[in-house]
Amino acid sequence: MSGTLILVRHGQSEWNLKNLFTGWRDPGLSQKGHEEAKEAGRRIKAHGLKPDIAFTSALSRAQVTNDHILKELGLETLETIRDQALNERDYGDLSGLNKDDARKKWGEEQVHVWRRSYDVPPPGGESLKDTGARVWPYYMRTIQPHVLRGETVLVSAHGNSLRALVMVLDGLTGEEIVKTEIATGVPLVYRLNADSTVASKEILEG
Ligand SMILES: O=C(O)[C@@H](CO)OP(=O)(O)O
Repeated sequence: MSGTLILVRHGQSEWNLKNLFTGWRDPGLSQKGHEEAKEAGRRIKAHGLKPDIAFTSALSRAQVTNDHILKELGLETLETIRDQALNERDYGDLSGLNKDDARKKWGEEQVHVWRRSYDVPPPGGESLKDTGARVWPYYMRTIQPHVLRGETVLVSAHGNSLRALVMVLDGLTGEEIVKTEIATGVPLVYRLNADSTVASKEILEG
């Protein structure tokens, strides 16, 4: 057995609440989102987990979630590496549009394909496959070595950048991962074997 990887999707954002496509836009957390992030920290603490290093994206909703978690753990000064490789999938021309308005304009089915197909990108944006093509190499090069050294690593990121990671860690197909929803503020705890395969996965729900 080697180390532990804790994945957390940021708490609800102002734009999740307003039902807007967000992608690389940078809204803050909603009041509920702040609470969810603190709760994620409390659950990590209750499980006796103590990160040695943290990673987050270049977007404030993930960074603030990371800050809340570290504060709950009493680890405010822990080294945190920010990188846009962990950003949400780029929603391109849909960014900032209301999801219901988009359905009225382009139809339910087309919008569903843009949101949840594996390899069809929204206009001017990234598919989940494109997102994985930047998230996975970053994980392999920069995050995984810490886990394999036996460290506990916290990653606060986004619905689709985490889907891209979970797909490979859980060995899911493109079809399976797009049906998998990652809840805001619910930590996913992976213990890795020394050969980097997954020894166990625990979802820290309620
Ligand atoms: O708007 C977004 O960037 C994402 C995540 O909130 O939405 P979706 O549920 O379509 O992946």
